[in-house]
Amino acid sequence: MMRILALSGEVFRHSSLCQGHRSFKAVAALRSPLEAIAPPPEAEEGFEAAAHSAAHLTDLTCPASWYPAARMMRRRIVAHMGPTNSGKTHAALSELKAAGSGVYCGPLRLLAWEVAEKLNADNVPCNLITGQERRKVPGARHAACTVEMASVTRTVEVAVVDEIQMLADGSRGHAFTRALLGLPAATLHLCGDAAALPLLRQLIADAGDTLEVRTYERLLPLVPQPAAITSLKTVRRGDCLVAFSRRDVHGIKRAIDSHGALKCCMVYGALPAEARTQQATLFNRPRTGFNVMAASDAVGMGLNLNIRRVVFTSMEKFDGTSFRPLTPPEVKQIAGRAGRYGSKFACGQVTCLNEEDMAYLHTCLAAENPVLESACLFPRYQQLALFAEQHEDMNLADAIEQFAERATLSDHFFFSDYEAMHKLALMLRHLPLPMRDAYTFAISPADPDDPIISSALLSFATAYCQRGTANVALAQSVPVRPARNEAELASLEAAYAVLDLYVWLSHRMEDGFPGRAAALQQRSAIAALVEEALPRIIADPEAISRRQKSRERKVLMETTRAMQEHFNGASWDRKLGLTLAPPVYDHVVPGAPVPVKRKRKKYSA
Ligand SMILES: Nc1ncnc2c1ncn2[C@@H]1O[C@H](COP(=O)(O)OP(=O)(O)OP(=O)(O)O)[C@@H](O)[C@H]1O
Repeated sequence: MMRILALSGEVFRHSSLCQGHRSFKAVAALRSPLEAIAPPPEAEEGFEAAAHSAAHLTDLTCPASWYPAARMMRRRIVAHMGPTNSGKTHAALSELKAAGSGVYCGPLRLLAWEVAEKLNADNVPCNLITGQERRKVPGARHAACTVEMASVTRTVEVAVVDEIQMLADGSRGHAFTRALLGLPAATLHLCGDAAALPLLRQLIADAGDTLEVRTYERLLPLVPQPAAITSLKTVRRGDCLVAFSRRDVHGIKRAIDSHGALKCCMVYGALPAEARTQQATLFNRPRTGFNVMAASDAVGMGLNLNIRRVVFTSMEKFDGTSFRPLTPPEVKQIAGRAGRYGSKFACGQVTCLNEEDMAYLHTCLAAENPVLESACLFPRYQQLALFAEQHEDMNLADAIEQFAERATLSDHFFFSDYEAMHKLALMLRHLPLPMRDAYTFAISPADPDDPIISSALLSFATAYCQRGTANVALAQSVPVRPARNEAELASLEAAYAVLDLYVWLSHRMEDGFPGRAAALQQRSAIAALVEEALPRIIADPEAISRRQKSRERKVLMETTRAMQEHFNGASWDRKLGLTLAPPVYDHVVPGAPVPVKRKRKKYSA
């Protein structure tokens, strides 16, 4: 079947954007979820296809021409450039609030939650749209969403894209590129690091929009410390200890809690979003008893935390294949969380746990962030589907691989990492799924390297393929009691992730995944179990007096109640869900492989 892409690169064929093609060959490893590749359903409207050659199908040299709504406007783009904690987002949000309609696009669900909450609290009705949530507010003309969910067809007065430097991120960057080129907003505010500015100038000029640049300095100074803390015994109130694995974050909490003088919260990527918010709230609020934070590098972006001092426990992280040193932009992004404007601290401080890391810390803090040279790009679903149609019996996995090999891009773009999506597509290729459904499963937020979540995805896809629907019972097997140790907490986190995946799928394949309400209720119940377990999971039970325990419980209840009032949404009804006696299950997913036991790093107080 031969069809043409009505919105192909033809429109811009002779513009500067179309010069300097290059073929893409190399594909780096991908670890983060590829939800980013999924355009929201409405994003594809108007994309009519007709006949063309395979070469045209893989021509990605003019991505600005993929977005007619934005191209019909002469957009005013305002770039707010500066380091972390410099008030960029605050300034852009003020303009968003004052507009008659608008959208905030953030890199994280928690940031979208925070902005929706802020706008609603300021009497600007604001919807919340993320991969897993659609929260409608009556009369809302504003929305806060994750960048992947941004509509490129709904025209608004003002749009904000936060952390725009992420357009150069290998795996999620294409969602930022899409928002930059495609948001139909009269004024588009871009907040991020100044290293992105030359690339933004180029892309904005090529798209025919105008650019205004505002630069920012940190609101409170960030002071690098001359010496390392050398021992966790010298940790102080307001410290945030940064580690690079869940296991190390737990180890740090265990060491600090066992020392007895301070109490430690935890934030890391695998924690349910609700639990992360709870931990941040306990840390930020005075008199909760929790005064130190152990966090993964997830802390670098997102939650606003009242951190006095950031302490790097290591200056290298595992990147999926080997340990590598943190890059200067990563170090600055994380360090910059110290000294939040409006907190009780006069400045932010940054140091390391180990003296031998100090020289590298200082080097990174003094280094200029390298200028970004190209933006991440991934074809739209229709392009991939048309490409596959031109080859007999081509499955999604092969289509992705061959498309990437043949794709031509201009010098300002690079082809997205697609390894995770490709792995999932390979896993599902034996199922007779229509291409569109296979694509949806492949871009789901399932980590292909996580045996529990990938086996859950396979069960869902198999049931969907065989019976047309996947029951939420497939996602069950949830332990009902609060976790008593780290291993039980890990199973709760995995159970949460499986239910989260079900909810994500239910928003895209409603008939096939009819159990969203039950999944939400169970997910909320698990989030509550995690929250209940977190404050005391590592602490030595003997060391906690009865009085301490009852005080902690009171604080926890007060915090949860305050958050329920704040959010006033379905996911905060979980305590109620718990009292409705959720079913008892033995393990997370039947037959799932047991995680390999790894050697533990010891943290001592
Ligand atoms: N003018 C202001 N008045 C009151 N609070 C402010 C003001 N500017 C910034 N803040 C507060 O300071 C904190 C940091 O601001 P903001 O999030 O805008 O910084 P940012 O530069 O966008 O940082 P990041 O890149 O880390 O998101 C926020 O809690 C914000 O509410």
